[in-house]
Amino acid sequence: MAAIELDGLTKRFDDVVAVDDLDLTVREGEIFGFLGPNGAGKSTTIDTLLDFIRPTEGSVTVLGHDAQTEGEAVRRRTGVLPDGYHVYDRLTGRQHVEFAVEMKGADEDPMALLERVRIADAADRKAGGYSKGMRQRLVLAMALVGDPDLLVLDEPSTGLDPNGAREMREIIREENARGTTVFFSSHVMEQVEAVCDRVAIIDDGHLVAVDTIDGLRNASETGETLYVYASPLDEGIVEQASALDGVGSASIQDGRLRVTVDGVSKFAVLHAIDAEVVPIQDFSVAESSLEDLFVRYTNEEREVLA
Ligand SMILES: Nc1ncnc2c1ncn2[C@@H]1O[C@H](COP(=O)(O)OP(=O)(O)OP(=O)(O)O)[C@@H](O)[C@H]1O
Repeated sequence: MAAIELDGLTKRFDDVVAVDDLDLTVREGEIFGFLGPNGAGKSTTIDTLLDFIRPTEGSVTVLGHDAQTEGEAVRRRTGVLPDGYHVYDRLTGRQHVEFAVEMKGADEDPMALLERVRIADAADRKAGGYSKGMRQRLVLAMALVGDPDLLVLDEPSTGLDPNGAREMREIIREENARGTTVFFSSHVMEQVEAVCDRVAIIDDGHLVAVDTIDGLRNASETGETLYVYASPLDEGIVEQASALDGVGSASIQDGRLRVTVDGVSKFAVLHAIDAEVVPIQDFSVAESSLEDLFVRYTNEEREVLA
C-alpha cells in the first residue's frame, strides 16, 4: 500500500492555481523529499494530506484512507511538524509532550520521546529559553506521540545551523528505521540529498520530476561539472565556452570557469576549451549537486511554459 497517493490533485485559490493536476505516489517506508522553490505549492499539497485544505479537484489518499472522508484516521496515524509551529514559552518541554500525549489519548513516556529528539536533558526547562533547534525538536517529539506511521515535516531545516540540520537528519533516519514513512518538504537541497530515498520536484504547481537523486542526475544528463583554472577569464571566454558542443552552461565562479557537461565526454569538452577557448592550467570535476539539478529542472519547466 502507498503511504501517500495523490491523483490529479488540483487546488485553486480564486484565479491562483497553487497545485495543478498533481499525481504522486510515496511508498511505505520511504524518506521522500518534496522540493520546490517558494510558492511552488508544497505547503498547499501538505495541507490537503491532513484535510486542512480541500482539493478543488482530484483525490488524496493517505495510508489507505481518503483524506477528506477519513481525515480523523489520517490524523491519528500521522505526525506533523508544521512550517509555522510555535511553543508555549512558560511551559517546560516535558509539559508540552505530556499535553500532546493526553490530547492523543496515548500512554507514552514523555521522557522517552524527548530522548528520541535529544532534548531530554532540557525536559524541565521552560521552552521559552530553548534555541530554535530545540524548539523544533520539541514540536517533533509532540508529532511522534502515538507512534505515527507517517511523519510529515514542512521545511524541517529552515533556520537551523549546520549542526542542528545534521541532528535533524539523524533523527529523521532513526525514525525511518523504526518503520515510519517520512515525507518532507524543503528548499534546502543539502538536507534532501543527504537523507532522501526519492524526491519530487514541484514548480509553479506542476510536478516536474520524481526520481532517486541518481536517477535525476542521469535523466538530466548533468552528470558532471568541470572547474577549469585558466587565465585570462572574462565574459568573452564564458561565451565561447558556452557555445562548445556538449556544454550545458558556463560561468565564472570563484576565479574558475565552471562548465556543466551534457551527455558528452568531459575530456572532449576539456580538450575543446584548451584548444579553442583558453589554455587550461588545471581542472577539477564535481558531480552535479541536487542544487544544480533543481535549478535546471525548475528553469526548464519555466522555459516550456513560456
Ligand atoms: N490561502 C491562500 N489564498 C490564496 N493564495 C494562496 C493561499 N495559499 C497559497 N496560495 C498561493 O498558492 C501558491 C502556492 O503556495 P504554497 O504556500 O503552497 O507554496 P510553497 O511551495 O509552500 O511555498 P514556500 O516554500 O514559500 O512555503 C502561491 O502562489 C501562494 O501565493
